[in-house]
Amino acid sequence: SHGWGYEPTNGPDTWAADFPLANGPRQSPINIIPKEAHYDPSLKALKIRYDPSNTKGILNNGHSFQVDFVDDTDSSSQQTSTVPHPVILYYTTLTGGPISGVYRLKQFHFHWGGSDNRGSEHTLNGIKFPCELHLVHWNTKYPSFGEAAEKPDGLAVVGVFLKIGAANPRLQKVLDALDAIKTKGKQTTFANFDPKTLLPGSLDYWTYEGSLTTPPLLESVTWIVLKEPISISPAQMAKFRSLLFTGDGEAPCYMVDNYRPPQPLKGRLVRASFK
Ligand SMILES: CN[C@H]1CN(c2cccc(OC)c2)S(=O)(=O)c2sc(S(N)(=O)=O)cc21
Ligand SMILES: [Zn+2]
Repeated sequence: SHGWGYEPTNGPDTWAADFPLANGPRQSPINIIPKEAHYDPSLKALKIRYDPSNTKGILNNGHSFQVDFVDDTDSSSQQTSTVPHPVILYYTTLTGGPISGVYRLKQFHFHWGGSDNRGSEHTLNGIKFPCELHLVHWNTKYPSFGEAAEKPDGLAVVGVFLKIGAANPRLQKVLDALDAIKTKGKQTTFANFDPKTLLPGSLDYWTYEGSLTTPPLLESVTWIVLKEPISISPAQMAKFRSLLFTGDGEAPCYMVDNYRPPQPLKGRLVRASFK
């Protein structure tokens, strides 16, 4: 049986059949209309503390590629001694912004188009960017990612738009790893990468309550979409588009247009952290 994907036979318009949440009240992405966003002076600045030492690897999951981080409470990252010891942060965390508590980075990934006029999931005044970066975090008040993913305040995803411009040197290490993960299911090691280097100069953001933009489409995401895009060059975009949705031995299908279009706002408020 064919799973969900982005082709006409299994793309976003077909997902509701297996994932009824697709027509839920807080689906993502959305079209952001800055003039209709409400400036909220009570919104805090985002605090992003990434410890690059806990990058785990990079994987082609057949929908996108993702860089995974150590985010579990496995023995290697916890001391077992009975002697009291300072809490040493092995994790990379998101605090402040619209969220309360500490959210832990699980992975980051991208969505992109087959050409520069499309590819992002969120849009601005109806404008699509060629690419969008998502940094996926989960609320550490829950015992695990899986638990958090089922709660309305379980996940927080930071979205960053990418626009065509000069080559972005911060992307190069990620791009250089793509040759090793061309097909679905391939993964390779990827160490000491600080995703903070992928963020733009300004951390001004819009925020709203939404969902995962892929199945299982869980309505557990506080979205934090940064106003300032980062750059990517046409050659770097071409590298993304050289990946395959398909696995070894299958008829090759280029990994492009892996984005869900904007969903109905259904009365939700979009708040801005800036005037
Ligand atoms: C395939 N894509 C998703 C993978 N994940 C997932 C995997 C297993 C279970 C699960 O929920 C129980 C979620 S995920 O949480 O890492 C995310 S985040 C995200 S996006 N585009 O909204 O940022 C899509 C996905
Ligand atoms: Zn995503």
